[in-house]
Amino acid sequence: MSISAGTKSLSCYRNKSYQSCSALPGLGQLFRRISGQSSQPLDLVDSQPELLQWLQERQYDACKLKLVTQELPGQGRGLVANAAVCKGELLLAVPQQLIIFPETAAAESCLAPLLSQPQQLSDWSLLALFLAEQLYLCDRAGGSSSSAAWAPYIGVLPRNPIGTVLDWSQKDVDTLLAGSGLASTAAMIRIGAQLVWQDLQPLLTAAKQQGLCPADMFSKADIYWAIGICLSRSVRLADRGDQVVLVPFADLLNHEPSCEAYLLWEEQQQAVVLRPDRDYSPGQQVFISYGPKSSGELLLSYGFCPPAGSNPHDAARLSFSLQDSDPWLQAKQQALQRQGKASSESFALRIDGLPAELLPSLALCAAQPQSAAEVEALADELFAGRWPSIGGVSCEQLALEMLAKACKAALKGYPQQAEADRQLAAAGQAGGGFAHRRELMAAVRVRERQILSRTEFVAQQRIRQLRKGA
Ligand SMILES: C[S@@+](CC[C@H](N)C(=O)[O-])C[C@H]1O[C@@H](n2cnc3c(N)ncnc32)[C@H](O)[C@@H]1O
Repeated sequence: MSISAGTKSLSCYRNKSYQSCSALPGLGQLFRRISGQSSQPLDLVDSQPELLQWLQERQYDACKLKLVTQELPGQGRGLVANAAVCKGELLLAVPQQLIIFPETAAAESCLAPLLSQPQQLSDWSLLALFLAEQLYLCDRAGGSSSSAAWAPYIGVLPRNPIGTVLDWSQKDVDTLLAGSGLASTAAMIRIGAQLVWQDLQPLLTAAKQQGLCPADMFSKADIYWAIGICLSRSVRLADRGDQVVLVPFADLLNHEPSCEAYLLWEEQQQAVVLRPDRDYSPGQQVFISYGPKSSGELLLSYGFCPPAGSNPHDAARLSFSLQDSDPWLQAKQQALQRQGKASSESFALRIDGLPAELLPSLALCAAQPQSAAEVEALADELFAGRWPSIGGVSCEQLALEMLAKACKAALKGYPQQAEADRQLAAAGQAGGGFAHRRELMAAVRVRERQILSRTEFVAQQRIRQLRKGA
């Protein structure tokens, strides 16, 4: 059911959901670990002593930690080991009382009287409300930051611009993401932010009418700042019902694409913990993973892009939908629904493989069986990993032809020239704002083009084999 079916060198799975097409010479080198480590030990004086003091006041003995906060070139602050750290040890355990859960946010809000059923709002809305209120208390309430219980935490959060796609103008989005599959990711993030803002509107109006908060608290700019903070710093706790939380101090950890250490909830510790995936020496920056995100996704959600070639999760997104003109549209929609799939899907192609579901979905799109009953049977076969033939042509070939065509169209769809992007990506000079984003997006497009070209090449190779009856 894939590019690689029947071709030994292309057939092993890299992980459960991606199918390998690792034949491109030299690409393994792209995945060498980029440590980002300096050989020189760093100056280990903590750069955020107020934060440490506050953690201690909240019964968290941060002094016993083997981590200090440091300014790191191009990364803002990060956490650096000040003693030897062993893989797997309990390096960090941020206790419950320091974590901002959605229910903490609701209980501590000045709008608490209106939040008797906090589940009426999403986790993001509650956290955004909390952050915007704390920001107001810190920055606006007569300059007296002490009135905000969380002031030392709010004090270390970046102010605008944070760097996520929420800071971009619509013109920047349209210009920088034209032709890239990331345009739909950016649209989803921006729509998500709008939904949070809309979600909060009735509550904010009621709160102001009832005099629960000053009229200038919860401005749109502050709520959007808060959403940007959630986007770039919140943690989803899989072991606590997927709750989205803010974890002070732990949110100073930076991301490294090949890292496999995550912030996790540990029931036994009643804390969000970090167990590193490697040893660290004193002076080395300790990393976590923000998830298997492509460089483009990192740019949109976090405002940075890892160095070229260092991110094994780099991807080019392609979207496919069933055609309205397809005579079996309804039958295919139903068949996909039965398989738990939508009739319009976006897939992330990687340089080393395809999402396992991509080719069966494309085959179902492309195939023209004789009856609705055949459509259903075909979907069952395809999603069970088999390649039946329709009209003497293997469904694998149909899927690959569609894939190759889509890659070709995507490559042609970029308004920017490939060479201009390569030069811009290599320049690395822009200091910030639009110029910086333009360079980073050029680097992202360079990688997207590599992935699309390679996928098209491998697909064409396999199509030739299939046509020869291999
Ligand atoms: C969870 S915060 C980490 C702490 C942050 N560096 C700070 O100074 O507050 C996420 C932000 O850190 C920065 N960041 C994280 N990993 C990075 C990396 N590998 N390279 C550059 N910036 C990074 C980005 O600005 C991102 O939005």
